[in-house]
Amino acid sequence: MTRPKRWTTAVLDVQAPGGWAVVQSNQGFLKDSNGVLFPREWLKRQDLPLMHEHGIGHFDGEPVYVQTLRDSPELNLALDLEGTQWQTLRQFMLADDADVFQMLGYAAQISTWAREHRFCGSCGQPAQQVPGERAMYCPHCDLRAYPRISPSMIVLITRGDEVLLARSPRFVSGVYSTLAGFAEPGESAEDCVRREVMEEVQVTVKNIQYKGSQCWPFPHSMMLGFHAEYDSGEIVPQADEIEDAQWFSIHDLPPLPASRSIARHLIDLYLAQRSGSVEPVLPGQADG
Ligand SMILES: NC(=O)c1ccc[n+]([C@@H]2O[C@H](COP(=O)([O-])OP(=O)(O)OC[C@H]3O[C@@H](n4cnc5c(N)ncnc54)[C@H](O)[C@@H]3O)[C@@H](O)[C@H]2O)c1
Ligand SMILES: [Mg+2]
Ligand SMILES: [Zn+2]
Repeated sequence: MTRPKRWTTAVLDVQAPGGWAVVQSNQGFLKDSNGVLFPREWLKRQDLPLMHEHGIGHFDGEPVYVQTLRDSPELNLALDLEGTQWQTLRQFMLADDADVFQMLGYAAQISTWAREHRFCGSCGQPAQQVPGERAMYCPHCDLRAYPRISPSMIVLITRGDEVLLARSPRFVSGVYSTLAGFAEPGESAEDCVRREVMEEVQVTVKNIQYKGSQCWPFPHSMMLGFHAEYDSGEIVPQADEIEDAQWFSIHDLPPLPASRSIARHLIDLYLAQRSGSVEPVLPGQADG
């Protein structure tokens, strides 16, 4: 059964009054006991060090803006707003409801892109928001910069009852995950799978199958998820990038990534297939 979507994106006019805003700084998003949406007119009266504002969509039918604050000592002022605190996007992913995380993930991506495109990359002149379009525009060279999305592959490699999992030095202690990496210009997603797997563990794979995708707003990845079968080679972890990589029995797995990640989904999907149980569905994949 499909549930109505609580969050939908839209380009809203920043000159229009009213509505709600989420507030982002380098410390995360502001929240209080009512959540992350603050009345926009009330925020304007708080005199926060605003860098920019973008109208990003509707939550439960109400207009939502993102307000991005400058890094400054004044930022602690926000903590003087009674009962508020900062929470990182990762904490929202782990703790809060999926609709709120979807909204904040989008807000974070728009805010990051807008902050990094205040000036034209071609001529260096100030860029401006385009009414009705999600673009930063340079009137001098008629150049539009659109939100940045970075395609990345992620792959679960299997060999019968074994799965190849690895640790990056960036991971939470003890956690092993599937291999991942950014696509380079000139390659297909499947080329990217083969290249990254070779670079990170020096094995070859076969029967590469696409399994689904996920927006990963840390800071702007589009994860393309695959399953592949082991073909040949011994594991040799890539220096600096891969702390450890091993074959694990599906009956004796290490700590795994968070359940909302496509990494975890690819593993859970394979476990379900091996045991003949119901296959999990990744959020955003179901029809309707
Ligand atoms: N959702 C999930 O389940 C999940 C799981 C694992 C990784 N990921 C994400 O996958 C992405 C790629 O994984 P990785 O970090 O192993 O990548 P990677 O193996 O390509 O290695 C990272 C390196 O790629 C380079 N890089 C950084 N940003 C880039 C970009 N936009 N385009 C090209 N190269 C870039 C840098 O040199 C960086 O050190 C990351 O965003 C990571 O957070 C998501
Ligand atoms: Mg990688
Ligand atoms: Zn320009």
